Amino acid sequence: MPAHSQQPVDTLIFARWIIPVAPSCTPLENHALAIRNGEICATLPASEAENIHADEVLRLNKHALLPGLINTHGHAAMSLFRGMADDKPLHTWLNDHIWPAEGRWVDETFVRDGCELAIAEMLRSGTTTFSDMYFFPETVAGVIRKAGIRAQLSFPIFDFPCAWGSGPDEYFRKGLALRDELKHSSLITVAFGPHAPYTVSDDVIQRVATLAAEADMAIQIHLHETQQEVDDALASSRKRPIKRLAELGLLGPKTQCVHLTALNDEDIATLASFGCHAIHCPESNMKLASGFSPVEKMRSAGINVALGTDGAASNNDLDMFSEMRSAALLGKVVSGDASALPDYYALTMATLNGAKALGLDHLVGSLEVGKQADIIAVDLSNLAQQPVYNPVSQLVYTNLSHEVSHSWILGRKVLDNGQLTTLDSRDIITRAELWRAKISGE
Ligand SMILES: CSC[C@H]1O[C@@H](n2cnc3c(O)ncnc32)[C@H](O)[C@@H]1O
Ligand SMILES: [Zn+2]
Repeated sequence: MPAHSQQPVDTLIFARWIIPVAPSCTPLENHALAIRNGEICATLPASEAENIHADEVLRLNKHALLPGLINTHGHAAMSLFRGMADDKPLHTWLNDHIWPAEGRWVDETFVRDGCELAIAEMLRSGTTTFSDMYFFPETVAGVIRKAGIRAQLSFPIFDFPCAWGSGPDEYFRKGLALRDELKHSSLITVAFGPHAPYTVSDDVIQRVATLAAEADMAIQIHLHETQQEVDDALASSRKRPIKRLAELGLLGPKTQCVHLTALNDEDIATLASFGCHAIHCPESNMKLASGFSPVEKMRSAGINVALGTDGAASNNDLDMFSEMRSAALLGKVVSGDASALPDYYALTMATLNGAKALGLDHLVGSLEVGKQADIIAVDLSNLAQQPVYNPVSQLVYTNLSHEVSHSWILGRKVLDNGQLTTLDSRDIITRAELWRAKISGE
């Protein structure tokens, strides 16, 4: 007798389709999924699940169940800068708008309010795990605990001072203290977040590499975001940034490289040989006109490619459904091949590949027995989704972020019939409007 029928379960969900992602994205039609103690304990045909005792039973007959989406790169608090500096290239955007605004406004209250706004938007649109790189990560951790979302916190490292600290020594001390404090957290991991090759000097990069190896921690870095970044590095040091980081020991199987446009074949071979993860942010890359990431070439070279939105100040949303669609469409344009980046691969990038990039694939990223119950339900019954030949196609190529009805993280329901259970949307909107008025000088 299977284990699930011997003891009652906490939650039993019947769904029209279950898309497990692993071992494949092939939909299981009219199946059920059972959750016990925060874990998936069974997926089975609906007819075999009717006798299972459960504290809560949901019948989602028009819905697809899939793993929660994993947003592997962003700056959550920057949601308060959404729409503040549009239609500018990266360097103008950062140097003339964002960095001055951060210098003026970013403190713990800004980070708390901005993060609540971002997390509410992410939960509402199907994200159950995100990676953040921003100031005051201990404040972000407090909001994460309140919301019940899963996250990686990449604490910021630059050569220069910022609102969070005076320079690298203080960033390392505070970041490692946060890591010690969160060592036993079931939802949060801490990683190093050296900002970019052009803001972190060689000796600091080497310290990151050494400390991360000693503590077995991940590293996330913006890398080869634009051709200008590569050209500037060649002009000043005659080395491409990827080559420089390889020589300084920063690249390895726990290194998450964000953006990766402006790559030549040697760059791709280097990233593959070190087992680095690529984090593709198609919408931010398009909006800042940063360039195209050669996703298909990286995938063919064996590089794990995950997806991220980047911050809402350069996207301008945190919607992983639209990011999947953009990745799939752009993948075809960049490779000149309509069969490139098919729907199942875009969904895998947004789920299992994200979990692999963050070192969480033993816990989440697919609906497999024994994994933690990070699950979303999406209603496919509306007009713009008809008719449904293949639910995976609908999930990637039609916009479904507003149809996410339920979301569970570690078995806890954080979205119930479209309503957030842990955060107060109205209060979050009120505080965002107060920040807008303050920043606008009203
Ligand atoms: C280390 S804290 C994060 C830092 O990064 C800035 N930022 C946001 N988006 C980007 C991007 O696309 N490229 C480079 N830097 C970016 C953010 O404003 C913070 O200062
Ligand atoms: Zn970024």
